Amino acid sequence: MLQANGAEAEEEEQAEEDCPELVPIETKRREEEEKPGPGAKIPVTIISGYLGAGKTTLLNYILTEQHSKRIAVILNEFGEGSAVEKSLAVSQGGELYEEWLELGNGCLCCSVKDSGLRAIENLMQKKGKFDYILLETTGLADPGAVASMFWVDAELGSDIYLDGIVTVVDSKYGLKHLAEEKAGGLINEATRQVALADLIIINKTDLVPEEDLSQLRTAIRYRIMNGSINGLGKILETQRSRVDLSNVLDLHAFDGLSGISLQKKLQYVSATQPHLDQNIITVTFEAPGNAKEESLNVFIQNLLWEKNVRNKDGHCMEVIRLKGLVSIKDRAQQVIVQGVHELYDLEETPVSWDDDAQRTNRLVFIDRFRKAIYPSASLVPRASTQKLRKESLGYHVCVNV
Ligand SMILES: Nc1nc2c(ncn2[C@@H]2O[C@H](COP(=O)(O)OP(=O)(O)OP(=O)(O)O)[C@@H](O)[C@H]2O)c(=O)[nH]1
Ligand SMILES: [Zn+2]
Repeated sequence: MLQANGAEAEEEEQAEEDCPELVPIETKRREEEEKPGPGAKIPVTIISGYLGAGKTTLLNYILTEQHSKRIAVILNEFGEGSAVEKSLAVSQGGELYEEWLELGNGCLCCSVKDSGLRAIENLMQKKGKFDYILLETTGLADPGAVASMFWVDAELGSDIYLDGIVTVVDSKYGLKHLAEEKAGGLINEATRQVALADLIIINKTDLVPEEDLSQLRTAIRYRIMNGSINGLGKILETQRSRVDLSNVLDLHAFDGLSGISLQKKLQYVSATQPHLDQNIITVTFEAPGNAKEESLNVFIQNLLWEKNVRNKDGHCMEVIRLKGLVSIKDRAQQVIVQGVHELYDLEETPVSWDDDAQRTNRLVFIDRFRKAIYPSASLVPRASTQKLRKESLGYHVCVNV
């Protein structure tokens, strides 16, 4: 029997060999596409955009939407601790990614030769397990500085190539970010991000009326015409960063075909100026125990709406971005807090608190201090107030938990 089967198989093979069809080659091609050989270069897409614009939402969307690619994710988070919230936010979308890599605190582009490159090099040791890299920069990063890694480092260039830069813009706050003035006439972060983008995604269109959108569109067009040598960044509008992925992945924006060299593009926008706004700081608060939902709301509203939380010099804290993981009384699930300027949201995650472990609340603020321009209200301490101190930053805030 075995022999007979063997003979049949041989006959089939023979028949296949005789047949001048392209089938075997096609099969091979498909395999090559799915599993790039050791020599194949891996594309990297940089996802940039100001704090809270919807980068992680886009990342999540790509991870859940895209099924034919094995995607590795590199996150560059700004602020200690926020990577945890981020990883929770991303993993809510599914567990499709192959690799998870987190950079330490600090900015990827400020430590190009150190953590940034090392992270990518480490990732490349797992080459063969993924065929695409998505790199999310911090909301304050200059994507140009991150992108420059890809042509500065020749060795890296043999493994991976920069496929494109995608910038997400917040419909509600984008205009404000683009208009922000920086000391010394420097180009602000939001403008750099937009000017360098191969694709601009105007996100959160659900939050604004058409007139505002149209104003934002005009501002962006003006920036890309003036800021980028190609002036051709494509603009799309989305809700929840839902965009046809053919517009995001495999753009080959810097290939010979596109006619734009990365170096040329970067020359224009990335001056050797400091790119992180020194006035923007990150503060992390931690408090053990459970928070009462109502008290948490009061605290966040004081912070974001009343803007009456101050440092010891009496300067008001203006929050640009707030992220947190909190434990709400009588809720088994961990709750994520998301805030962008005045808007915020509490969202239950599928992750439960460990029964035995101490619950903690952690909030990460990315903010800026302004001289007091608001009425001199202050947070009214309540019975269960816990004082959280961040001595190194020279101020403390009372949180009602
Ligand atoms: N209303 C509305 N909210 C959105 C939309 N897209 C994202 N969000 C919310 O905006 C908040 C910020 O989204 P993220 O995707 O975390 O933004 P990000 O750019 O990754 O933020 P950072 O990494 O902190 O800079 C979250 O609460 C999202 O749920 C949208 O289209 N409409
Ligand atoms: Zn940097």
